[in-house]
Amino acid sequence: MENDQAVRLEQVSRCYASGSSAAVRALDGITVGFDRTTFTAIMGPSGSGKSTLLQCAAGLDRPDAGRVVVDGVDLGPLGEKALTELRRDRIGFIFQAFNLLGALTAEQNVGLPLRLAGRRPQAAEVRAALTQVGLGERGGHLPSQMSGGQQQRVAIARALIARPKVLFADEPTGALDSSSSRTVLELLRTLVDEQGQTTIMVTHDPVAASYADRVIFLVDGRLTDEMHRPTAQRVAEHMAQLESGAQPVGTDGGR
Ligand SMILES: Nc1ncnc2c1ncn2[C@@H]1O[C@H](COP(=O)(O)OP(=O)(O)OP(=O)(O)O)[C@@H](O)[C@H]1O
Repeated sequence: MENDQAVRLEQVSRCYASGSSAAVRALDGITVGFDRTTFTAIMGPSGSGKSTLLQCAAGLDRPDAGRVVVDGVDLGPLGEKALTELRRDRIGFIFQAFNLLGALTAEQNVGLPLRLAGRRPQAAEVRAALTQVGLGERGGHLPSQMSGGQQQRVAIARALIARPKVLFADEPTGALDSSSSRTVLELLRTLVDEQGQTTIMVTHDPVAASYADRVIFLVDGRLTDEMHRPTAQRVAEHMAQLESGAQPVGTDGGR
């Protein structure tokens, strides 16, 4: 079954030293798999370890213990160069703050990962990536000439240009109004449904989570529950229970 999983974490722990006080255990023995061609949302109270989980799963951070396997490759033994190449070739990442380069046009931003990989981006492939996110006519615009939602869609095109096996998204709608958020979330959903793009997204927003196939919930660095075919209302109710410290009900249970 492991081969059906684009990403797998086994007993992953990550501690951060915090000066004089005791170390923070951001992840505490997490075991979870992410099936290929599915869309998973990661939720949990502030400080529960969501971003740390995403960073470890994407090879941007290294766990202190446990194993992370991406597209069949165990990241543990990889040196920095091999890890960088794996991220470049198999992983796409989008952030809350878009992280586009302000001096470059949309087209130049989208072509950048190919340039960094030593390839000269073809105009047609860059145009195709922008068309895929509904911005085929905007290639010559600078980020400052685009709305937040449009900038995030450029960032998605940039993340997808190298055809990654997994797209990671850390609060991709956190800086957007509800209408732009909906456009971005519908785009992510379409990419999963029509292109089988495995997607893993951290979000605080129950509406955003409702676009996923599955929501996993973290509390204090541990996986507590998961919910399949989530609705915004069920997710919001479950989060309210987690945040109040009550015993949660109404999910599909653990794995
Ligand atoms: N670089 C770091 N150095 C020290 N502690 C860190 C670092 N990164 C995260 N932490 C701590 O690890 C824990 C988990 O942080 P993380 O950012 O993963 O949580 P989160 O669920 O994404 O939070 P939020 O919803 O507020 O973004 C927190 O207690 C945080 O303070």
